[in-house]
Amino acid sequence: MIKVGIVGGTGYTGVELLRLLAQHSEVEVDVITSRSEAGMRVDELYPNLRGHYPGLAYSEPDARRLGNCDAVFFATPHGVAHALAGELLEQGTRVIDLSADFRLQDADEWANWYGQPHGATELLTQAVYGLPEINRDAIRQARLIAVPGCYPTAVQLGFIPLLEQGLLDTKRLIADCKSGVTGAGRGAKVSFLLAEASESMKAYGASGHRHLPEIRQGLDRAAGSDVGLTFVPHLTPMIRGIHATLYGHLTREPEDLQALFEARYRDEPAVDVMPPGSHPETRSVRGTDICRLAVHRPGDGDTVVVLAVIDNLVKGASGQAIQNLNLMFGFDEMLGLGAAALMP
Ligand SMILES: NC(=O)C1=CN([C@@H]2O[C@H](COP(=O)(O)OP(=O)(O)OC[C@H]3O[C@@H](n4cnc5c(N)ncnc54)[C@H](OP(=O)(O)O)[C@@H]3O)[C@@H](O)[C@H]2O)C=CC1
Ligand SMILES: CC(=O)N[C@@H](CCC(=O)OP(=O)(O)O)C(=O)O
Repeated sequence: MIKVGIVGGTGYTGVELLRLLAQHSEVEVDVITSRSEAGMRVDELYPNLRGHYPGLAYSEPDARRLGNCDAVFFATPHGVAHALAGELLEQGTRVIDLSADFRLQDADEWANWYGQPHGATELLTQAVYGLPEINRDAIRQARLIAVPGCYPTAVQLGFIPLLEQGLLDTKRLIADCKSGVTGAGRGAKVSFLLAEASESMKAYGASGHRHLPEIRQGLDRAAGSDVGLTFVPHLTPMIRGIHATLYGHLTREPEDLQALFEARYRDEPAVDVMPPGSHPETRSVRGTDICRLAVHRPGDGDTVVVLAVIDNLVKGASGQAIQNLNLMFGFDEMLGLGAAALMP
């Protein structure tokens, strides 16, 4: 059994960590923090957890208590892990950060997109980007994990098989993505009220979204050169889910795209390549750590379309964070992550 702490335990990803870890046989949640709910029992705030964490209550973040844990998850806004991660790492605690604090290798680029100076540049060299499908060996050795963002997870998993094989015109990639409203967190904002967000759909961040540099960083690596990417996110009236429609142009005729995707992900426990002609639905991954993919060749031109769906709170955040924890501590990679999606 290992002891873990969660900083930011009242937010959507923090509570999703609790829901998933309730099924994990090797983890005990020792510390869970909230500044606004300190003293409150977790099952008073979240009745779905009744019976799973008897007596566990929120406390103020305290580096000493957190430093007694084997690992600490940060499910906090950007900048919080910058301030605390170094101290925890010095105490021998491993850090799994769900925010974007350590995702970009270039601190100046981070500062440009996140509107504040990078608060822990000295830790960047040891931060490992926690996408198991490309970084599994490094994750096993890591002490500090940057869990990928939700859109970046779906877009990278969809494009990687094609880019690794050099099959695409790397300057003309398009990612048209839709997210459910939990992607915006639990904080109250007018644009996410039921009357504002339901029965409607809109694009946002079309001229530049902070996930663009993160996605580009991952795709550059897969392609071995700088890619040109248009990324447009949309807000859709669903609670959970990311749907990514990815467009690329083939530079040569591949032998069999379906076989290529199946071979790339054959041994990947969190990726499901669907049969030819499929259209994966977000509800088919709700509550699961699975990315479902389908590859299409519409028309007779050079266009290839990849469809990717994930649950933003699971494979897009808390589930992927636990996948990383499992790898770091030598557990089965999908321990605690085996449930099938709730459908319908
Ligand atoms: N929602 C999603 O789909 C995804 C989210 N992420 C990322 O994960 C992180 C958490 O997201 P989400 O759960 O949606 O966020 P929420 O806004 O729902 O929750 C944020 C949590 O952080 C705590 N918190 C806020 N400020 C501080 C602070 N200064 N120090 C300590 N704790 C703080 C809050 O509790 P309190 O204020 O009481 O301390 C709360 O528990 C973010 O960085 C987000 O970008 C990543 C992928 C997907
Ligand atoms: C619908 C919505 O607002 N989604 C969020 C992205 C999700 C998220 O939390 O971003 P990180 O993965 O970088 O932490 C947004 O566009 O800012």
